[in-house]
Amino acid sequence: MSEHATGSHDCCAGPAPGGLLPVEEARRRILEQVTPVTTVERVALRDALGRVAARDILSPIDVPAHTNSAMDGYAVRGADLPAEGERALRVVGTALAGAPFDGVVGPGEAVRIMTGAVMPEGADTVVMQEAVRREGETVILGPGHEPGENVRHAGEDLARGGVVIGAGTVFRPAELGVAASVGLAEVPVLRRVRVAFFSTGDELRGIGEPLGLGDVYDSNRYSLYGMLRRLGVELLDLGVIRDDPEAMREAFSEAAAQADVVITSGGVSVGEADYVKQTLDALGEVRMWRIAMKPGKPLAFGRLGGAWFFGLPGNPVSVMVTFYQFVQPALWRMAGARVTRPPELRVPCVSRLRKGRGRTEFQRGILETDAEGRWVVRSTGPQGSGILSSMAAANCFIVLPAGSEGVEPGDEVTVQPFHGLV
Ligand SMILES: Nc1nc2c(c(=O)[nH]1)N[C@H]1C(S)=C(S)[C@@H](COP(=O)(O)OP(=O)(O)OC[C@H]3O[C@@H](n4cnc5c(N)ncnc54)[C@H](O)[C@@H]3O)O[C@H]1N2
Ligand code: MOO
Ligand SMILES: [Mg+2]
Repeated sequence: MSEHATGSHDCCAGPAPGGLLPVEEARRRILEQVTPVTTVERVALRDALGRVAARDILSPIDVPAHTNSAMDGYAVRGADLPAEGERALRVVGTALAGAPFDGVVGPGEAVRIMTGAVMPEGADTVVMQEAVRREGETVILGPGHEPGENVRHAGEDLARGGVVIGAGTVFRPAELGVAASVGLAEVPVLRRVRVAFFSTGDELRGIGEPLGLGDVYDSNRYSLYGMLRRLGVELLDLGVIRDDPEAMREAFSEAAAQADVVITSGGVSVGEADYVKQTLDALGEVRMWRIAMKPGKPLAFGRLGGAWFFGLPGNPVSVMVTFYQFVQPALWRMAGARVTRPPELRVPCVSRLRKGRGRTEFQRGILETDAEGRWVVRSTGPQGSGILSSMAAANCFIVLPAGSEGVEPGDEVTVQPFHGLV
């Protein structure tokens, strides 16, 4: 591995050139400022999918509620298990899941029992049926069984009064199942974060419109919609705003009045029609502008009335990269969820990657296994900020630290798999 490919964390790399803020520092500052919503809603359990638990949720019952069998077989007393030779026990009844045996298993007796059936009184052990011989009304056991085997104890999964879902947990399928297993029909969740978003640019046309010279279809509003939809936020699509300061001021004010977060794309750089930053400056406060990253350098973050503002750079790849690195963690923090760094792996890179010094690059990669079954990453190809097909081809970001000057085939690199990120 060559020296320039080591480490992905810019926080220790010292100040970036040209007054650009290092990526980790920018993420830290944003996460420090945004705060979680506080309004609590009670929702039907299925509607909690993707929502955030508003407080610790306690179990009203033990799970399992009753001590029960883990196997189809025979419930017996541990004291009746033969240490050697065989022992015949009299079968005195049957216990099924949902139909318990209501007697007592006495010495020398057994109850035919099925998986999930309540353990009958007196019995403490289940011998699975493959290990015994049934002869009429008796069951014959051999040696080699342990007292207490194949029994699931009341409360061994979840204890009554214990926390089943902690505050700040996102309800995934497992949490829906866990909540259902303790009988919760409704759960307390935090309200959704409201996000208004729009595109800026005179060149933008809607799908279905003809393209004139220099026009482009407004793709950012579609990728943004997809990324936001996945997060389960409440969406307010404000369409396309022309490169006109007055129109932009109106759109900004309208958006800030209705949303917790306002996201724009385009017009945030230094061109003559780039009005986003000056509008934010006039109506609110620019708290951060220009990050030492590629793509995504001119990202603007600030305050707009009562809302947080993210001005994403217009290039289509820049929109997606800055969203995943900054907006997504901020939205999770605002939603009340615990936010962790995106998972990263170190794997060999099989492509040669070109890179200039100074900015952390988020190149698009394909993480796959090679002929020997090892995980490796390769480049999707050309890495221009306008090449959106590189995002569609990718399944991970290859994160190249600011100080890196490129990667030779075989060098180890840091990747952020999209799984878990997007
Ligand atoms: N002199 C400099 N020029 C530029 C700099 C710089 O530092 N100095 N930074 C470059 C970088 S890096 C980026 S990124 C872009 C960011 O530009 P803006 O945020 O001002 O975005 P626009 O100029 O409005 O558009 C850039 C590009 O993206 C296309 N675009 C915009 N919106 C959409 C959309 N909704 N759907 C599809 N494509 C969109 C637009 O047509 C432009 O081609 O600035 C560099 N310049
Ligand atoms: O930072 Mo820009 O997003 O490279 O093209
Ligand atoms: Mg521009």
